[in-house]
Parts: sequence; structure tokens; C-alpha cells
Amino acid sequence: MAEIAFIIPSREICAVLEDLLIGSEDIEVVYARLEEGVMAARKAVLGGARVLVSRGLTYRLIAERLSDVSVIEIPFSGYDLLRAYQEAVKLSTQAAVVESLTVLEGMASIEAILSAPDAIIKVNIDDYPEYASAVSMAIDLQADCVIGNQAVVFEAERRGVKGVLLRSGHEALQIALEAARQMLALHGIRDANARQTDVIINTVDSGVLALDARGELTAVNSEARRLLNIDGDAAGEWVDRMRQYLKLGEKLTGKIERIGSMELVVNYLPIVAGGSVVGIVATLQELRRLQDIEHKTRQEMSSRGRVAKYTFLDIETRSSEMQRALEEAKRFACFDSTVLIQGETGVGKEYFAHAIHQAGTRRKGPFVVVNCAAIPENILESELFGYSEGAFTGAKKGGKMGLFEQAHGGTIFLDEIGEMSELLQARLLRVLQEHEVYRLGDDRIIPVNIRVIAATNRDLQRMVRERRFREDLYYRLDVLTLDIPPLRERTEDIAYFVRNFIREFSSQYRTAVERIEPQAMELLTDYDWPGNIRELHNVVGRLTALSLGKSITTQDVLRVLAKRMDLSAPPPATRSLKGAEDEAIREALAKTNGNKQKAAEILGIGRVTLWRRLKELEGQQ
Ligand SMILES: Nc1ncnc2c1ncn2[C@@H]1O[C@H](COP(=O)(O)OP(=O)(O)OP(=O)(O)O)[C@@H](O)[C@H]1O
Repeated sequence: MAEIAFIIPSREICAVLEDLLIGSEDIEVVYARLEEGVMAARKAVLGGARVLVSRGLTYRLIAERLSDVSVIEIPFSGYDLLRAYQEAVKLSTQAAVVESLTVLEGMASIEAILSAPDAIIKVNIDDYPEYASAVSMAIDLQADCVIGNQAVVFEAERRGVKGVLLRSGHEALQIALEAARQMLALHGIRDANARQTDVIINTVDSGVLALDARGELTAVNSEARRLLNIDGDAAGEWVDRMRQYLKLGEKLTGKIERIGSMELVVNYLPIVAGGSVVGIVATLQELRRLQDIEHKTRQEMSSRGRVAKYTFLDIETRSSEMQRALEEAKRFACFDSTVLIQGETGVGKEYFAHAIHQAGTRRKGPFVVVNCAAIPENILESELFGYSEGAFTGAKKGGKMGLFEQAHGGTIFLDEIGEMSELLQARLLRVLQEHEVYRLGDDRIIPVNIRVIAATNRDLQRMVRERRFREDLYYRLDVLTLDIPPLRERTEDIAYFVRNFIREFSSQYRTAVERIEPQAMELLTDYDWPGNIRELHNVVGRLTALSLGKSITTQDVLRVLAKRMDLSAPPPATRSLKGAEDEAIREALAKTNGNKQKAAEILGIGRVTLWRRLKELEGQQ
């Protein structure tokens, strides 16, 4: 395949060329003139030629008709001009040259070298509408010999004046050949660049379209084709749109454009070179996809260290009450709705929150825990909502993402919600209603997709009545309410947990403790456990550490529990009241023949309380 084609309107030049090109198989030489030359050029291009070389009028016609191919004109070398000069001077008294300005200037240089200024009349062929009038001018200026191309020579001879044909010789052909080869190399570089650009724009996952300065589409990648269904009508519409921005010549980013039901985020970027706009690039991204990426990034950032640790399998129980609560919680987990967990402190509300998150559709999203009672109000606000840079003195550079944002795509667990201030209750209500947050010091809306699980050990309903908790927020939270029974109502669990905890602590403290005396266990199951599982855990921890043998004894339990009751019991009102109590205890024991269990029942107190009081009585005696 010849990549360079010489379309030559002179057999003589063809012959010189063929000599010159022996062995150059990638170059084709065709003898053809004018219109035939154009046809030959087209054929060569179809055959794979990328650079055409020609001369004279044939060159002009080819360059004009095949505007998107590189066409090189064979020049005249200094030797060609010198040869024509010498021949004309020999043949005439006054010679003229009828050619383009570059040739005329070349001829003037030769005159200067030969110290014969203005020896030849110079007629610029481009100043005349046709060859004939240019030749007439030369003859009018007394020329008796005219140097020029084939047409000029023909006209001069027709008018009875000698003609000298200006021929491109060996050197000029060499120059043209070199230029053609360089042009071909440039094409190679351009193609490689275009291929590289093509690969680059097809690697990016945005749609890319580019127009040149004339508003013609010069690049479009596969993603743009996909997004705009470019084979359809959309492409034309998009090119029109881009042309408008090309005229404006200004950068425009983040514009939302609609294509049917799809929303695109479009950036228009003018290409500026040498101070002027030489094109425009549009990048397109699907809004939904961008949001997904943003969400994933947010999740990625926020889920580090923000994962739920417990599942329903971790909530062990032997109590039927608790079993019911568990079944309810499992059902709630499936609905992507707000859950309110109520229960005394230490009953395991946080365990439930983790497990509900893990069993729901958001299990892969973050799980963010916030203890509303543990953080001062103003700090809690900035923790929950985040802040922008400069929102307040000491605000971190670049601002800070709030916990609601961090929980995006997942769950936020608001523990001890009853402790939340009124201001924050109002802000939380907005989040639940609008599903969006504003950072402190920033008015930009940040959409958040979160599930809220709230927990409280307070009677929220009562707080609403006492106007200490917003009624509207209460009803927003009270969608799926879960009541976790206190440990004193789960006696089956007490024994079960005690055994588990003994094993746990005994291996942790490396003690010999393996079991608990039955009476001691009874004392524990009778106790009120105001601190619930957390308290039971602590107590068993202490018992395991204190016990000297393999069994935890009644004495051990009494010692540990008595201390706790002293801490929690209110101080006796009067001495006489205490005396009356002592009397009642004695009576009850007398009636039951010393059966402490029955005596406690008669007295309406727990066995542990009875034990404690008896110990006090012993001390008094
Ligand atoms: N089912 C269970 N099995 C074993 N331990 C449990 C269980 N439930 C709770 N616990 C223990 O009780 C402690 C208290 O649980 P959790 O923090 O979930 O209670 P809470 O109701 O959220 O308490 P608070 O209201 O004080 O925040 C936990 O640290 C854990 O050690």
C-alpha cells in the first residue's frame, strides 16, 4: 500500500521521479493532469495514500477538492530557476518570468548573485485572473521570451513569443519527497496521539464529548455514546447544546441536564490555546451513579470502626418474656423503620439495637452509636450534625462530618434519647421528617438515608405529659416500640447468667470457682437488680474474685449484696420506725418457725433484705 502518491502532470518529471524512487515501494507515481489528476488523487486516497504530491494547476485542483488530505506542492529549487534564467537570457533580449511571488523572489535572488538586477521582468501570476492576461502584461512590457509553467509557455508561444518551461528538477523533487515523508511521519504521530487520546477518554468512566473551534464533533467516548444513545437523535441535540457553551467560552460545572428520565451532571470546559477558545469538552456523569459513589465513599469513611458487634444470637435468654421481646425485635428488624427500645438501665437495649441493625437490610451499612446522656449538649449538636470550616472558634479545618452523615446508608443508635435537649429534639425531628441535615455554619442540604433506633430507660410518655419531651418527636419515634423486661422479671435468666458469668470470670481471674451454692443462687434470684444485667455481671465478677473455694457461698453473696443495698437503700426515717420493723421480723420468724423464705413472704420483702436485716439485728444484740 502506497502511503505517498505523486500525481504529476509532466511525463518528464515522472521519468526523473522514477529514477529517484527506485526501491521506495511505499510511493506511487501517476502521470495525470488537471481533472484527471484529481481523479487519480481520489483513487490513490482510496488505495491508502495519506500524502499526495503534485505541482502547478493540478496541485491547486487537488488541494482544493480533497481538503481533508495532506497535499504537498513540488517547489522549484534554485537550480531550476537558474537553469530557466540562463536558457531565457540565451534566447532573448528581454525575458520575463510569469509565476507566483515565491518564484519571482527566487529569480530576484539569482539576479543579485549574478550581479544583474532586474534583468528579467517579473509578473506575479496571482495578480491576474487568468494566465493569458498575465502573459499579455509580460508582452506589453516588451518581453520576447516568457518563463513559466506549461500553460504560460503555451500562451506565450501562441502569441509568437518564445517560452521557457520552468521545470522542477531532481533537487526540487528531493525536497518534495522529503516533505512528503515528514508529513507522513507527522500523520503517524497524530494517529498515535489520537489513539492514545481515544484510549484515555474511553478509560474514564464519565461521558466525554469534544467540539473543535468550528463546533464540529471531534471526540466522543463510549460512555457518552451509552448515556446519550448517540446513534439516535440525542447526539445532534447535544452538539447544539455544546455549541452554545462554545460561543460563551466559559467554564460551567455541575450543570444538571435531563435526558428522558435520566439526570446527568455535566461540566462544560472550554479549550483555550494562545488566548482564544479553540474548542469545548463536555463531561457527563449520571447523577444517580454519582450519588451512589458518594454514598459508598461516605459509607467507606464512616463504617470504619462503626460496625454492629452483636446479633440476635448473642442475646441469650431462658425467659419466656424475653423470648417474646426477641421475636418482636426480629420482626421489627425487617421493617426499615424507626425503633424505640424501652427498658431499665442495663437490660441489654444496646445489644438489641446492634442485633436489629444486623438483621435488617442495612447490615452492610454503618452502625453509629451515640450516647445522648454522655455528651454535653453543644458538643452533641456538632457531633451529630457536623460543622463547616470556621463555623466556630476551634472548628477543624475543612469542617467535620456529623454522625448522621456518617450513618448514611446504615443505622444511628441514639441511646438515652430522653436526655436529649429540646433544641436537639427539634433538630432530630427535622432529620426524621426531611431525611436531610445541615452542618453547623453551612446552609447546604445534605440528604441522609438513615434508620434511627432510639433507646431510653425513662418513661417518655410521662416526659411528654410533663412537657419535657416533644410530643411530635415522641410519635415519630414510637413507631415500633420494643419493651425489654427488667432482670427481676426474668428469674430464669438470672440463674442462667450467673453460671455463664462465673465461667467467664473464673477463667479471666484464674480462680478455682466453679459453682454457686443453691441457697446463694436463691439470694441472687431474689434480689431486685436495679442495674439489671450490667449489675449482675459486676456482682458475679466480684463474687468470683472474692470466693476462696470452688463454690460461691451464701455468706459471700450476703457480703456483696449487703453492701449494694446499703448504697441503694434510703436512710431510715426514725429509730422507732426501725424498731417496728425489727419487731415485725421477729414476729414473722416466730410464726414460721424460723423459715426465712416464708417470713420474707409474710413481710412482703425479698429474702435478701430479710437476711440483711437479720444480720443487723445480730449486730445489735
Ligand atoms: N443477653 C445478654 N447476654 C449477656 N450479657 C448481656 C446481655 N444483654 C446485656 N448484657 C450485658 O449487660 C450490659 C448492658 O447491656 P446494654 O448496654 O445493652 O444495656 P442497656 O439497656 O443499653 O443499658 P443502658 O440503658 O444503661 O445503656 C452489657 O454490657 C452486657 O455485658
